[in-house]
Amino acid sequence: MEGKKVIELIDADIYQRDALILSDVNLEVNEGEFVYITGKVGTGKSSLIKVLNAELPLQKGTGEIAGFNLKNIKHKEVSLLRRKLGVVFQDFRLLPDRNVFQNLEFVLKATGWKNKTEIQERIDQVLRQVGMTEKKQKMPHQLSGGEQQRVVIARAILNNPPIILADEPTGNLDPETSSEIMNLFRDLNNDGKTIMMATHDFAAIANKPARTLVCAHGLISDSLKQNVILDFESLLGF
Ligand SMILES: Nc1ncnc2c1ncn2[C@@H]1O[C@H](COP(=O)(O)OP(=O)(O)OP(=O)(O)O)[C@@H](O)[C@H]1O
Repeated sequence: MEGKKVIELIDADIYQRDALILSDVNLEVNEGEFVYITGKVGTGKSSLIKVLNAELPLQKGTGEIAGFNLKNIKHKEVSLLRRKLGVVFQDFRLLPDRNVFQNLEFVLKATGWKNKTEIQERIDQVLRQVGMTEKKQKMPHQLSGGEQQRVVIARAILNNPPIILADEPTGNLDPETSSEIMNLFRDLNNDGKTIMMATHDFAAIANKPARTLVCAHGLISDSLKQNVILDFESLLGF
């Protein structure tokens, strides 16, 4: 599955407004890779994800994701790019006034799906994939955190994106639920999706070791390029 480059940053500086957060980021991710981004609080994990998602501008350096040039990306291209990216964040962000089905239907309609039967079939498919078929009619507040996160993952894969960006997807979950959610990401990765996941969940990393980027002191170390020793205790320290 691996081979084709789907994410590339060259000499990229990652900014939050005027503040330089990460310098000289050089990163290549191939199709089908699973990559963790870890590091202490405030070291830039989310900022990196946001640059890849074109939520933050790439101010210096060059970058490409899913065939889109991140430098000076136009508004119209951003919406096309977002169809190639499945995004899963910690704060679930389901629409609170719609049930599970309607949350998913909303996204499909917003991305151009019109045929009612096809919409229903696709929703059933993704809910089956995340084990939530029975909860189609539930409102978000009637679901546990883990169930909500499953729906968020279902929502992220509706349009079958090749790349999934996840920012602390297990951040609010207990260890067992977190492990179930990690298994879902593992399944998606086994299906060929490229996954980039920012996480503090060292138990999860230990369970499924994979390439790991560590953000620290304004720089990124890459376990692929150097022997990055994951010192979990030091990473946990604030
Ligand atoms: N909207 C913003 N405006 C200005 N600075 C910001 C903004 N968001 C984050 N920052 C700053 O950018 C730095 C990196 O934040 P970021 O959220 O990327 O870190 P993180 O490693 O993801 O942290 P956490 O583990 O808490 O999610 C922090 O110093 C933070 O204060």
